Formats: sequence, structure tokens, C-alpha cells
Amino acid sequence: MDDYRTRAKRLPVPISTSINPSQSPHHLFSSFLLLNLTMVKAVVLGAAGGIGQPLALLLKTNPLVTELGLYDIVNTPGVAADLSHIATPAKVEGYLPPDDGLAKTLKGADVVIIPAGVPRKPGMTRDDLFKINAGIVHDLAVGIAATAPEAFVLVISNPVNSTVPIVAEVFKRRGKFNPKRLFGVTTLDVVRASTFVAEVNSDLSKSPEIVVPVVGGHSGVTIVPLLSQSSHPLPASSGTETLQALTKRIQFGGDEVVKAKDGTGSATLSMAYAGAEFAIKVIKALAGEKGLVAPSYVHLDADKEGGAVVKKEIGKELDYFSTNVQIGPNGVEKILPLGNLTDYEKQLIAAAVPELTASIEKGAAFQRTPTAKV
Ligand SMILES: NC(=O)c1ccc[n+]([C@@H]2O[C@H](COP(=O)([O-])OP(=O)(O)OC[C@H]3O[C@@H](n4cnc5c(N)ncnc54)[C@H](O)[C@@H]3O)[C@@H](O)[C@H]2O)c1
Ligand SMILES: O=C(O)C[C@H](O)C(=O)O
Repeated sequence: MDDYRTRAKRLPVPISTSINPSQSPHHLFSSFLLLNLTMVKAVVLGAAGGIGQPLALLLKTNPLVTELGLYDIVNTPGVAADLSHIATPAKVEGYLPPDDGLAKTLKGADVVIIPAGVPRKPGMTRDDLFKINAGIVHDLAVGIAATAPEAFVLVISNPVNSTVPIVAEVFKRRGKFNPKRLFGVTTLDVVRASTFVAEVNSDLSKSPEIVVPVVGGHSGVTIVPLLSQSSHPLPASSGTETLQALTKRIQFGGDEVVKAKDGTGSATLSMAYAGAEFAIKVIKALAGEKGLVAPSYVHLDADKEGGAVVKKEIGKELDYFSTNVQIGPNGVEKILPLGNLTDYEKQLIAAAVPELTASIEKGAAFQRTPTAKV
């Protein structure tokens, strides 16, 4: 695998000569200038959707992104035209399926984010989405493996516990799988955990600083918050009941939004926020920033040594698990251990394992029917 830095693309004309930050109202340019001209192409597949549009907006407003490719089966030319009027560096292009739109969007991509697919309605589990979303994610992965096999792939589409293995299998069948570059996006669970812990502490102003590791997977009981490792402890007065209620709220936070949206979809805005937070961390790592750690659902071979420690901690030979990972210019550098677990957290992990195992197997076994482009 090549090192990102050796293929780092440089602008032919320094952007700093055409933009004078002291005259620009956009202070965002300063960090762009700091990272000095590394070009990053980010791509959103499913860019016209509830997550895709605000995610594309957040990426467009980030000066680290110099090209933004948008792909969907509907509306991407309009979304791209709209975003292109924002005065930030990213050049935006939107494509639809005809005329090789997917390949055009993916050409030269460094980071590909996938929120394509259908969302839940009340009463559905994320696994109920498998029937439709497995095929969508599969076909997009075929396109990525063909046009941008070195890109970092960030999967948002549910059920994440299965869609990540689907992408891995597509890449494996083409001899292009690099586990270091495949990420299931579980950041929303961490964002929610921070907010809910702040609420229990009656101080929402603290939520941006609160860090709660959330491990396992991304659905119901597979979402395991490690509240004993929260940067901000729960109030001294809180007992087992608070701990259990908080755990349940973090595990089933997605249901709150699905219920409130009443049949019109699931979390989109908070997901776009979380997805952008994760994607920007990955982009910063690509640009050479060191020591970046983020939670993600990864193949445990991405760092065999770290993965073996996690397998030992969970007591099962699972291929995928979400935990904190250190990310560098070539992707996952280290899979970090779960650390000290309470008996309650050990029980939560034991309860997560059967569903996680089944979802991983289901994703890994998914093959397109004969009509597939394999
Ligand atoms: N990982 C997470 O934490 C998390 C959080 C929220 C939602 N999600 C999931 O993200 C997915 C998208 O949610 P949403 O609310 O944005 O849904 P949405 O229906 O609003 O948007 C999905 C978009 O995908 C597009 N699409 C469908 N098939 C496509 C294809 N073959 N190629 C390209 N684009 C295609 C649709 O046209 C639509 O614009 C859902 O599966 C949802 O469950 C995951
Ligand atoms: O709940 C969902 O279906 C969407 C997403 O996975 C979430 O956690 O909000």
C-alpha cells in the first residue's frame, strides 16, 4: 500500500496567493493555510438524502476538503450547485447514475462516506433494513473497489454491523481489501453518550468536553457504553438505576428519533454532525496530523496485535468490533484495548456478542444474485 504522503497532491498555484486571510471574513481559511496545500477529495454516496445533504454542507465548510464529490440516484446536480456557492475551497461536483456517474464521482477520492440507503420507520430494527441496504451498499462498494480502491471508506448505512462486512467482502473478492481503510461510523453513539451524561449531570454546557467510550457495534444491545470510563463521572448520588437507565438510553437513542419523526425517517442532523466529526478526523490523519483517536467499528485485523487484545477482552473470535482506534495517514494504526471493565460492562459485552456475531456473518455471507456486477 502506498503512503498517502507519497501521493499527496499539490495545488499547482498556492491558494494562499489568491486568498488573503486578513481580508477574508472566513477564519476557517487559517487552518487550511496551516496544513499547507494538501488536497483532499471527499465523496458522499447518498448525498441528496437526509444525512447526505447536511453532511455535504459540513464537509464543504471545512477548509481541509478541496474537492467534494456528491453521488445519489436523485438530485445531486442541484445539491452540488447549491453548495458550490459557499465561499470555501472545495470544488463541488454532483453526479447521477447515467454516464458512469459513480465512477466520475469516485475518481481520485481519498475519503468516501456512505450514507446511501433507506432509514428506519417506527417498529423496525436496523436489521430490517438489510434487505434493501445490503444491495445498495454492495453495489457502491463494487464501484469504490473499481475506481478508488485506496480510499478510506466510512460506512454510515444501516445495519452498520452487517454493511461493513459487506464492503470488506466486495474488496476481498477483488484482492483489494485493506482492513486499515474501512470504518463503520459509530460516532453518533459517542455523541449521544456525551449529551446524555451531561443531562444527568444537569449541565449541558459540559457535553462537548465529555468523552464516553462506546464499544461493540451499532444497534440496540450491541451498543455498549463504558460509563465507568467517562471523562466526567455520574453524580455521586446516582445509583444502579441511573446507570442502567442511561445505558439503555444510549443503546436505544436512535429509537427516540425514529419515534419522534413518526415515519419520516431517523436521525439525520445529529448523524451529519457526528459523521463530519469522524470524517474530518480521518482527513486530518491523512494530512499527517498525529495521535488522532476516534471510535469506529473496524475489522480486528486492521491491527492484529491490538485486535487480538480486544478479542481476548471480549472472550470471542469476532472479526469486527467498535472500539477506539488510532488513525494515521495509512488508516488504522492501533486498535486500542477496551480497558478496565466493570462487571456490569462485562455483562453488556457478553449480551452484545450473539447479535454482533449473527450480523457479521449475515453481512459477510451476502452475495449479490446473478444480476450483480461482480
Ligand atoms: N451509522 C449511524 O449512526 C447512522 C445514523 C443515522 C442513520 N443511519 C443510516 O443512514 C442511512 C441513510 O439515512 P438517511 O436518513 O439519510 O436516509 P434518506 O432516505 O434521507 O437518504 C438516503 C439517500 O440514499 C440515496 N440512495 C438510495 N439508493 C442509492 C444508491 N444505490 N446509490 C446512491 N444513493 C442512493 C437516496 O436517494 C437518498 O437520497 C440509513 O440506512 C440509516 O439507517 C446510520
Ligand atoms: O436509529 C436509526 O435507525 C438510525 C441510526 O442508526 C441512529 O442510531 O440514530
